[in-house]
Amino acid sequence: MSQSLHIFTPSNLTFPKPSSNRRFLVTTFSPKLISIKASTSSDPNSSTSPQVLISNNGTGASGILSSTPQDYDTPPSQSIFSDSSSIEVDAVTEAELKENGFRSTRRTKLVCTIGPATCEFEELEALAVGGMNVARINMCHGTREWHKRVIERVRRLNEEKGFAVAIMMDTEGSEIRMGDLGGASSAKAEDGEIWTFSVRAFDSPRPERTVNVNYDGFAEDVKAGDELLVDGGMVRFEVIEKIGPDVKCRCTDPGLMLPRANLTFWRDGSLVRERNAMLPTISSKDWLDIDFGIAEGVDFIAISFVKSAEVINHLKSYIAARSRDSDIAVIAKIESVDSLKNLEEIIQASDGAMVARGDLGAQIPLEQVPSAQQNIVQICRQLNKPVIVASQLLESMIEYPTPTRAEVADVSEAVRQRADALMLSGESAMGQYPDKALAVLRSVSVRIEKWWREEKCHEAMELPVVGSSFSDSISEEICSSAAKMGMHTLVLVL
Ligand SMILES: Nc1ncnc2c1ncn2[C@@H]1O[C@H](COP(=O)(O)OP(=O)(O)O)[C@@H](O)[C@H]1O
Ligand SMILES: C=C(OP(=O)(O)O)C(=O)O
Ligand SMILES: [K+]
Ligand SMILES: [Mg+2]
Repeated sequence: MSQSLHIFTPSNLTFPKPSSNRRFLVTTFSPKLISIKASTSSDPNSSTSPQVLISNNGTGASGILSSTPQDYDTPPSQSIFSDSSSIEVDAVTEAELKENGFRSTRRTKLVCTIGPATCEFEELEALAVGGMNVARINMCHGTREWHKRVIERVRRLNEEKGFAVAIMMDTEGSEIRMGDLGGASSAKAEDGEIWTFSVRAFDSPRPERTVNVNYDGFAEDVKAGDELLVDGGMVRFEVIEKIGPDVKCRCTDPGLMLPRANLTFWRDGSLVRERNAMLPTISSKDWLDIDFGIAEGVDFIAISFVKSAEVINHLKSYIAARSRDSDIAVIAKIESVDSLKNLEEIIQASDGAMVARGDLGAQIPLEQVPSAQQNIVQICRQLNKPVIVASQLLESMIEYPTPTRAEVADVSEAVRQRADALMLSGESAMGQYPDKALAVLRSVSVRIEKWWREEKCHEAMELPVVGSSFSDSISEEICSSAAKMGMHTLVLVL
């Protein structure tokens, strides 16, 4: 009866487990659920119900849970089983479920950035209920005390309610950024307005149309005529003149600027990055944050703007020296031109990678981002490293309760590429519909995985060539044929 379980066979690549048993998924199931029953729905379209995308996930068994019978990745407090659609399973399956939980049915892990919209205990619980596997804290924002409270709440959730949410700390990095807008949540720049970008510290309140820049050499480095991009082009300015530490710019593409947004400048159509190349990947503030992360026992440290494998090796030795029994995984964020140049060696040195499309899209032309993503995911697949696809997956859901069709297609494509994890940023950190955004990631992941399993599993997987000698190659061919036979058998069984 195993086929009725629809248990998805994960790829050979698994996302690293949370570091301690108490955060491991095996602890997340209440004994009564392991009694054991499973949905038998065989309707291939059952998870395509439109309800999936508009359901009120995280608030009870009625929403997404009832409309996605295949998604067994459900927290202990909620039963997804109804007697009319359940069967007994065999002892082997029962043992596997006890050991691994239902996670094997959703291989795509979900990462949520925690911010003001999701930092309270109940909000974090709603995300855990909705399928959050990893809570990401971004050290660009908030104080260490703020992040410490979030970590404590996630731990409490795991301990008291039996979830298995891991924690990822993401470093700020030393790229050029705007200041914090003097406490304002955003600043609107209109077409043609003249704004001043300055390294001077301003008294509060911030003078009108003025933005602080965190990098002392800013005024020296830019030139009149340069194009200044806020947040990878969400707002654009043209530099018109420099007056001492102040740079006067005219807004050419209006938009909303968020606190601490990233700044890049372009000259004659090329990114000016000489100075960025000289900035350390891990700043002195980042090292303090890393010490904080080690002390807090986070599960992952994601390093922003990695340029080479060296920094990853250095950090890994640092972590090993600081905490000998720690198994903190180091994730390399691929978000700069330099990281693309040294991709394979960076990924090889890391425990995983993140396709950080936000900043990547500010450093390479936007139309190159999809192929860069495909390439990074493929290299990770081949090097057997987990990979997270991040940024703007459901950007419109910061404001609206339903995603655009294009966003759903983007999420689907990342799952189809076999990304190990998808990440929410602003959608969960400061959006209006964090739970709904997570529900969309979850339902789309489950649906595409199912489609892949049922329709595409006969497609040959590209396996890396590892054998160097003739006899190795023979063994490799035999293994490869065995894998193909296995896949064909699977097709017949399904
Ligand atoms: N800890 C936090 N405190 C306040 N705001 C946050 C926090 N984390 C994230 N945010 C908000 O959510 C937005 C999206 O988060 P993220 O993508 O991680 O940052 P960024 O936009 O700097 O890359 C941020 O721009 C910020 O407005
Ligand atoms: C995930 C990213 O990094 P951050 O949000 O820290 O800028 C990104 O740039 O896409
Ligand atoms: K960051
Ligand atoms: Mg970034």
